[in-house]
Amino acid sequence: MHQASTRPAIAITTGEPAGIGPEISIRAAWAMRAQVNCVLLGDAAFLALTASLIDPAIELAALSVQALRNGGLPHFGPSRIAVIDVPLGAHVVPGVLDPANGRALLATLDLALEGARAGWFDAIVTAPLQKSTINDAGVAFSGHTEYLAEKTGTAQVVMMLAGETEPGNPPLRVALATTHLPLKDVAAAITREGLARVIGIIHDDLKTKFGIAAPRILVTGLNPHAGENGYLGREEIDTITPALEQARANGIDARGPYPADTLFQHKYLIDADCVLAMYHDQGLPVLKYATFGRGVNITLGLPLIRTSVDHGTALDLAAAGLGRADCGSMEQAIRTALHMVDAQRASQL
Ligand SMILES: NC(=O)c1ccc[n+]([C@@H]2O[C@H](COP(=O)([O-])OP(=O)(O)OC[C@H]3O[C@@H](n4cnc5c(N)ncnc54)[C@H](O)[C@@H]3O)[C@@H](O)[C@H]2O)c1
Ligand SMILES: N[C@H](C(=O)O)[C@H](O)COP(=O)(O)O
Repeated sequence: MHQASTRPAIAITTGEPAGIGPEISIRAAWAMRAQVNCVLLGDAAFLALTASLIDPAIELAALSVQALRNGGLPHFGPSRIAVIDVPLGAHVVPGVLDPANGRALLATLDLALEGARAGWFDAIVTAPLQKSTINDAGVAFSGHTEYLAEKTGTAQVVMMLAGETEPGNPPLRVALATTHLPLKDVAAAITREGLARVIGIIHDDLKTKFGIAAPRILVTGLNPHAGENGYLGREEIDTITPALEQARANGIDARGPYPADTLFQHKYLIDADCVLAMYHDQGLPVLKYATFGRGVNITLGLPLIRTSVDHGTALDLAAAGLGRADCGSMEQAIRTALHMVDAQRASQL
């Protein structure tokens, strides 16, 4: 555990204000304040109101962006969590989306990136956004993953979710070859070179950000039964197998392609550090079924550490009032970011 004086600083973007993001951000930051300097990015008045309704004992400290730009992140003790005001455009009605707030939500991400680059923050943790609301606000947005890649000028990133199937079990990690795109576009998006790059990023980040010396990666096919020798699709033969050969030639322990429907068995997973699935709904339903509430979403390949929760905005819970949302995934996202900070520092020694 980190001592109070050496606690890493983590920026938490508090997410869609009509959803559960602000509540789980405050609860998790408050619960973990002894281990981590959490800085919440969002509308300060709205966060203060939410915090007072959760628990009047919660203490927030206001930080100004200008002060950070002038002098970096000031030291503040474990009795408070910090807030940087990023004002919303419109009044918040829990459970009701308002595109007038869309651009302010992106501004929290931009500020988190600025702070990570400037060294104010050791990592970024993001609460959920409603992707459609950002688009309704007039900004094309398919997810944090793609947004952070674009804003950091990173050509290729990888979405990976991880979680303990039972508390205390080793984590199941599932990475995706493609992220948020229509299913009809998936096959064309998977290329030999691209897939080899994805495998390389998983390998490198598991080493440097997770401390795994020789990562073992199991790769699924795209088609039913991994293409059934070409009778149910040729992507395994034409694309996935050559990409695996390329990765292995680079010294990476990557195996497959395996049929996705039977790969998720203990006897295979026990020998794996990560499963690489070809698309979102091939890999994530398995992971979320097995770990929902304990899972974490991690963006690999970025020049910074970013984690997030394994769930969305849960507008239904927000509309019903505070106290319904489970903040386990948010706490785990913060914990994972802390582990990654430590592992990355150790790999740089
Ligand atoms: N990290 C992110 O920004 C992120 C992640 C996933 C989904 N989303 C977005 O969230 C929006 C809503 O997505 P959805 O409805 O498919 O999924 P959702 O996760 O918001 O809700 C699915 C179900 O899970 C429940 N649930 C979610 N989080 C919970 C929690 N912390 N505690 C208890 N129950 C919880 C909800 O009540 C609902 O029944 C979409 O716009 C989606 O793109 C964002
Ligand atoms: N694909 C993620 C999930 O299902 O949990 C989620 O949509 C969040 O993605 P971003 O982190 O890219 O916003």
